[in-house]
This record gives sequence, structure tokens and C-alpha cells, in this order.
Amino acid sequence: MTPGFQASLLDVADEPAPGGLDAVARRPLSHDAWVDHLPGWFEGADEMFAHLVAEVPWHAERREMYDGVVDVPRLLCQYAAGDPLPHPALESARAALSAHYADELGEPFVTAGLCYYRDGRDSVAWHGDNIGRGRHHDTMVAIVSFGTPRRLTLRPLGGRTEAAYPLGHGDLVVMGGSCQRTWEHAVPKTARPTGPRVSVQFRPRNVF
Ligand SMILES: O=C(O)CCC(=O)C(=O)O
Ligand SMILES: [Fe+2]
Repeated sequence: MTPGFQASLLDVADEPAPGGLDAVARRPLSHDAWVDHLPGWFEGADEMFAHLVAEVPWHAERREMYDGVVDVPRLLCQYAAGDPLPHPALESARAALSAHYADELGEPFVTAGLCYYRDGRDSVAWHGDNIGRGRHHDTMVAIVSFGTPRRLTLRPLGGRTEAAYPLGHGDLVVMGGSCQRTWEHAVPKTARPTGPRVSVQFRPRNVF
């Protein structure tokens, strides 16, 4: 078992697999943005979490900020369109999401961005995934979470936090409509003792 994360005893025997999407619940936000939420979408989340922590070639990144070059506070691994994903159940998940949202999205999810939040000091600051298509057009970003729950917070551009989702083990959240250009999202740092979390983000072509 991965240190720092207490696997759920009921779940250890299950093969990782996404469940159905019928129970997804949509919350409309202002500016024609919305968030879909489905807690516990994945079965076998313990095994998937352990697999991703161990098998993904995680790397640290450094980025230029206003005040110099700083460490990105999480580990990363990006899978481009056509790259084999690190677990077959993630391929099934992406196909299931592409089928479920086909009419509304008009194109499939093709890339997968993986983030590894080692503890509560790892985070992602307020931003929209608005490089590329998300800057001017509606799009979707689907996130599946494994490991220790972390809060995904959302605010209208530059405003106050108006929505928060506890991204738990195996949970699905999909941000859609204008969400990437009219709202921002973040996974804030927390001072509480916090175990590791892996986030898998599926995006259509040309959304970053
Ligand atoms: O950790 C998450 O689920 C969100 C990550 C995120 O917003 C991003 O990588 O663009
Ligand atoms: Fe994001």
C-alpha cells in the first residue's frame, strides 16, 4: 500500500473500472458555466491509485513567475493524443466520457494530464484551462481523482469562491460550458495533515 494513504478495506479486491454516467448531477454556474459531479465513479480506486503512484513517470517542473523561477508545487505527467495511458481503465474512462458528452462537446476527450499532490503543500493556484480553445470557446475538462480527498474550489474570474467540491477517491468532476474562460479553479494548499492525491484530467484537443 502507498504510505500516507489509508486504502478503503472494501475496495482492495476490485479491478479498477469506471462506472456508469447516468447519475452525473449538473450544477449550473453563472455565465453559462457548469460543473457535473459524480462521487465514487471509479471502482477499484485503491488499486488505481497505487498503480499510478508507482508506474507513472512523474517529474517536477520549474516555471518562470514574476519573481523568478519557482518549483511547480505538484508532480506532473502529460499524455498527448495517441499516447498509451498508464492504465487500461483510464482508456475506458476516457472513451466513456467521450461517448457520454459527444453531443454536447462535439469532439472526443483526447489528452490526459496527470498531477500528483504529495501532501497538503502541493496545490494548483487559481487559473482557467484557457490556453488554446478554452480561451474563446466553450469546452470541457473532466477530472477523476484518486487518493486523499482535496478541495477543488471555483470562483467567477477574480471573484470570491462560490463553489467547492471535495474531490474524493474515485470521484468525477467535469467543468463545462464557459467555465474555463469565465471562472477559475484551484486546489488550495492545506495546513492539515494530508496524504497524497493523484488527479487525472481529460481534455479535448487544443485545450490546456
Ligand atoms: O488537481 C486537479 O484536479 C486540478 C488540476 C488542474 O486544474 C489543472 O491541472 O489544470
Ligand atoms: Fe485546471
